[in-house]
Amino acid sequence: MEGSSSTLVNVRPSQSLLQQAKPTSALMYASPALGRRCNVNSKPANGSLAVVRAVHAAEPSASSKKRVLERSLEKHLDSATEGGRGSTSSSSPSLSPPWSVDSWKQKQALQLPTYPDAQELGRVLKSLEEYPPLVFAGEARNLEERLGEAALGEAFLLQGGDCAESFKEFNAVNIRDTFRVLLQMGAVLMFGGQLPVIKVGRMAGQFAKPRSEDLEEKDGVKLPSYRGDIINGDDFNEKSRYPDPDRMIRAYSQAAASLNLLRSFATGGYAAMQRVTHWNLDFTSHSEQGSRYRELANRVDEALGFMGAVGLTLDHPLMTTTDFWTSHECLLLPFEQALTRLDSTTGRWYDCSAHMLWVGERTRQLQGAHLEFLRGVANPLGIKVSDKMDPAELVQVCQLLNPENKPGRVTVIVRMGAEKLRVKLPFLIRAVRQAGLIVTWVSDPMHGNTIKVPSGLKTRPFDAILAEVKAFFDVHEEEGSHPGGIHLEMTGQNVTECIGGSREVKVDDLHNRYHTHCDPRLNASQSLELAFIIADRLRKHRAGIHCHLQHF
Ligand SMILES: O=C[C@H](O)[C@H](O)COP(=O)(O)O
Ligand SMILES: C=C(OP(=O)(O)O)C(=O)O
Repeated sequence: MEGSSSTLVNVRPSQSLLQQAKPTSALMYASPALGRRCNVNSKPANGSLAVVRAVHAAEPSASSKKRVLERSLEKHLDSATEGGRGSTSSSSPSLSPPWSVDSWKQKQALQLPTYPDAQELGRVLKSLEEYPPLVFAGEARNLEERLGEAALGEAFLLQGGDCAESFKEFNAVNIRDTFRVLLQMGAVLMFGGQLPVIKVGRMAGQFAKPRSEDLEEKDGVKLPSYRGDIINGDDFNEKSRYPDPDRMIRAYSQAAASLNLLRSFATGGYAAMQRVTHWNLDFTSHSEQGSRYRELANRVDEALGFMGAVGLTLDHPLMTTTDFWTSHECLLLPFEQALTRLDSTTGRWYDCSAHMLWVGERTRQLQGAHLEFLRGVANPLGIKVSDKMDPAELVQVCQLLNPENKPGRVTVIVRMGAEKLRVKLPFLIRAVRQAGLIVTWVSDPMHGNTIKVPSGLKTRPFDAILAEVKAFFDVHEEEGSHPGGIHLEMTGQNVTECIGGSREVKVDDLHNRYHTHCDPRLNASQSLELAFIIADRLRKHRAGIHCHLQHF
């Protein structure tokens, strides 16, 4: 179901037009941390931390945590570079060719639309350059720090949300339900895995889609493929399929409104740990997953009651709020450039359209425009990796994006299906380790498991998804590396898009509630079921590590 994009949609907007889009008005701004933890040193200490430690189980005090991290980093590098290079990659930043917010225009950019009205495009980009950033650099730095912990097995990334956010399904209920199921999954993973969970939504900006085919054919009529609501419409008519730059303004506004609601949910009381029993979704509450969740939530609730009775305070921000970050594929480069700002605190450029950005499997060419753009922005970055990725090439991509070898800067998101993963992932892990590089390994068990049923609908079998997650954990255990997280296309809605699960969706059910705009998502019950399975595996993984350490 994949392919490389042909040149039909690859023509870049004219150079002169895009030159108008230089962010000369780059907004200088301070970078206050809106996440509740500025950095590990900003955590309040003493009694309140003791409460936190009881629930978050794996959170030592700030300075000792930092020391532990530094030590394990040194150890990691020592073993990685035995007889080899030092702790930083060979491509020092000073040797890299100069970067600018529009240097990507000198490279080949796959998967970009050709806008028919160049003037209109210029006008839209100019407006976007003057709009406020959607996120702050300090928040992105906090996320990078947390992802660095996941690289070392000290935290676990839960990244999930829609395949493609849409203008049509934009409403508070959808945002709340996806956020809520992520909260539930976070609680399950944290309680079962006894690890801090880093929650990152594929939300508030996941609008642009790379496609395998440039054209879609229906009843003998061929039209340009739908490429996400930020680019064109999914109605099958000529007008709708034209790329319309004004859609970028609408996507920006929708992302801003979604972020506003997500921030309110995260910090306004909705996500308070004391509400853990309230997060069950109505339609899952009578299912097996709903009951399992209720049981777990009651146990957390009891522990909170006990802690309160002991006299430990439960009104610390760590208990009453949650950190939540946003992410999307960095695909539509003119849009991403227009949202890129110079951070006055660090003098670095940040793409302020989201906290984390990833480069897709179809646009991660070493000499391509997407990597050129991403190497210059300081956000934490993801790289999607299929079985087509060569180990030496992965090393080069990581060195290009992370010449300083900063933990948390690069997350490698592996998506290749269980069988190929068992064969290929060990070589990728070894190559990265051999080169002395720090990356966070994450499993995307969705994109290597897409099939088409006879009706033409795309689906993903839950069993295949599980098999890939299992293979991911198995390989990391065999290689002695860390399974750092999971990346999912999922929703809080009761959709019927992926087949299987304990509340089984059958092939014949698919058409009942098939609402995705591109690829099939796990529904709330399937997402929760997967979280329980991963939590179990994390628990075993940690137990394995502890047994192993006891032998020394
Ligand atoms: O989400 C990923 C891709 O955009 C998607 O899988 C492409 O789907 P296609 O193969 O139908 O173009
Ligand atoms: C396009 C995506 O994935 P990939 O690049 O891995 O195909 C995606 O996650 O939306």
